[in-house]
Amino acid sequence: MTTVAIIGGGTVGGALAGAILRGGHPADQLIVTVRREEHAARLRAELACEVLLDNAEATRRADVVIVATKPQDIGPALEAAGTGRLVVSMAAGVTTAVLEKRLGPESRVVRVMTNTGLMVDQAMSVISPGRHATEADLDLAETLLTSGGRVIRLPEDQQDAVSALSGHGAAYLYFIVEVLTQAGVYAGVAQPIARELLIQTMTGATTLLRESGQHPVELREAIMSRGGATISAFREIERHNVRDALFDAVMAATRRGAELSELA
Ligand SMILES: NC(=O)C1=CN([C@@H]2O[C@H](COP(=O)(O)OP(=O)(O)OC[C@H]3O[C@@H](n4cnc5c(N)ncnc54)[C@H](O)[C@@H]3O)[C@@H](O)[C@H]2O)C=CC1
Ligand SMILES: O=C(O)[C@@H]1CCC=N1
Repeated sequence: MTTVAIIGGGTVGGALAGAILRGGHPADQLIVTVRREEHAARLRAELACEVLLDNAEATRRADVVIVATKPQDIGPALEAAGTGRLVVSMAAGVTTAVLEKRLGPESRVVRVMTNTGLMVDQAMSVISPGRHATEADLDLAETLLTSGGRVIRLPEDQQDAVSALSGHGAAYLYFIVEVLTQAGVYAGVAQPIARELLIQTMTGATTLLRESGQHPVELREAIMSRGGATISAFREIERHNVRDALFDAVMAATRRGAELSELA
């Protein structure tokens, strides 16, 4: 088996550790690191694995180092990762070229964009190899991430757009649920009922989207009756330029992804 060190047991690192353990990875071959003892104690209670404050000790014992700090905190984590072992970076925007430059020539790196679906084993993770990563390195990254959901491989030049779609895509949905719940309450439905109506509707809609293979426009048109309520709703959505807002949001996030590499 492979000993894995996750540097940065925050939202993503902690969720990935949980998913890896649920996937059957032996607990004695997973080490998570954080910066503060209170955080370590909390994580030890949540995860049945070792949680350390000492990155050097964790990486010394590891075959693969997963870096799950914010992009601007990646420096010390990469320093601790040292040379000779596979480094998997979860950091948004940070390119494999930057990682390789920091880690040294011939370093084996895999760049990942995942999402918080890791917490319920429903993540979408996208992996891209650096120049020296082997097929076995990609397989290992894919196996670890598959514990937390689906994994696909894409060329690295798509990673900033991936971040804008699946990396934080759930935030778009949470915002839509937030606004629709509020509107539902205004229209007279109790808050918990409005929430349940929306969650079940989204679950059904995404399941149908996947299982039918149909284009979203076709599925939407099937809902929109002639002279009905849905068309009245969409007249407002188009009038308020929601289409442009979402399109521009994805463009802005993609551009910001490219800027994040400069923070590393
Ligand atoms: N939150 C999200 O939905 C997503 C985040 N990401 C990426 O994942 C990475 C982590 O993001 P989050 O988990 O949201 O951040 P976070 O702030 O929740 O977690 C980062 C953790 O790393 C710890 N840390 C920082 N420097 C450290 C060091 N030198 N040694 C040990 N621990 C250290 C921090 O104390 C913190 O607990 C980021 O690079 C982000 O771009 C990617 C996809 C989705
Ligand atoms: O906001 C961010 O930069 C990260 C990337 C995807 C989700 N969170």
